[in-house]
Amino acid sequence: MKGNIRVFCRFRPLGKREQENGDIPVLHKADAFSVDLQRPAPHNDSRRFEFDAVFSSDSSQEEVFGDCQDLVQSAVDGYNVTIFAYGQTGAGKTHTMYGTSENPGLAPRAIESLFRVIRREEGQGRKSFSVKAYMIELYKQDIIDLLVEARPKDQKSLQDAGRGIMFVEGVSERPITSPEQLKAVLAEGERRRHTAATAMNSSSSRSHLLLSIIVEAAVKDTEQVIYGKITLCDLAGSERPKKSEVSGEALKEAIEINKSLTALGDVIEALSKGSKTIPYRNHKLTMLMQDSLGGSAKTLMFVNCSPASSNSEESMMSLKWATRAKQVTNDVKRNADSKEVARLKQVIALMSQAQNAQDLRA
Ligand SMILES: Nc1ncnc2c1ncn2[C@@H]1O[C@H](COP(=O)(O)OP(=O)(O)OP(=O)(O)O)[C@@H](O)[C@H]1O
Repeated sequence: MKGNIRVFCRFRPLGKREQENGDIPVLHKADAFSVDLQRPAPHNDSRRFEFDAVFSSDSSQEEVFGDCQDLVQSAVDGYNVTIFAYGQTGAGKTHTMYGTSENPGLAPRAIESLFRVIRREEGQGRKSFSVKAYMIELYKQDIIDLLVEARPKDQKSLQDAGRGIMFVEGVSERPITSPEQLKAVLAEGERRRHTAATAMNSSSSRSHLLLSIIVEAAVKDTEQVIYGKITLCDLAGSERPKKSEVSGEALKEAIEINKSLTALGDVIEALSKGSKTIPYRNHKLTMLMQDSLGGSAKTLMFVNCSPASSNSEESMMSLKWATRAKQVTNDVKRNADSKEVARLKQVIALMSQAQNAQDLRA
């Protein structure tokens, strides 16, 4: 089933510092699908951008999740689902994806919703489910497992599982039986994530964060096994180091972040132009996101923007970037195996784990 990836735009309210600096809002929601960017002098122009949904500064977390909820059902039905947030540093990506305990974002809401769907389907007696989760960050060039105590040498490598699906070798997958347990896992991973204060955001994410929730359903009548996965990806923010006033280690981080986002932009450009070769291998971020962009996953991208006049150039760039992303098509596929194939896959996975352990000991 071929279809374009969905792109939602969300812009936050003006921040305190922006208000103090005399910033005015330059983003205005025109209708449910359109946003106008009114650039101040010297441009003094207005440009309209259209998306699959537009959420303005007064949109609630609940409203935003309402438009994403169908994707939770898709994961239970055996699809790989990716929701990712892109945008300038401080634009509201982490707020959208994770939020706070008082005002939870997509991840905690998706977790609640997932278990409601699973309980309902289990109640019908035809399927039994198992859920696992892993959480990684891509910090500079390193893939770090956030569910184990960090050790400097603990970088994970990527393996190709075929069909453009990459997996993180040896990542710790936690079995999950309740929403509370999954939220605790999320909190554990968030605690270990790299963040730092910059002039643009008091708690800026310095890494790309990926939470993957794997849902396996055994269908009793047909003995089929259905695999779905929800990946929630909070990208580190694009920034102009001059403006965010970073130096030293933070400058190095910013350069690496910009490099990875450029690689992501190159993949999106190649896909939107229908190029024969897509430069997925230029960066680990694009390798990790291969199935989500031009692959078989159902993908939703948020473009988060600051509404402030002083950020209008960054907002223009993000909105143009997101407009291009709308042209990316995926060939969405459902993952289902017969019981025997599922069993063989498990045997192969166990054998390769044993081999890895042996290689490590050797
Ligand atoms: N929709 C919103 N409503 C109210 N406050 C918001 C909203 N979006 C973001 N904020 C606030 O704006 C600030 C920056 O948001 P956030 O940390 O989510 O940005 P970010 O895009 O993840 O930044 P970075 O890329 O630097 O990590 C935070 O204080 C957050 O609480």
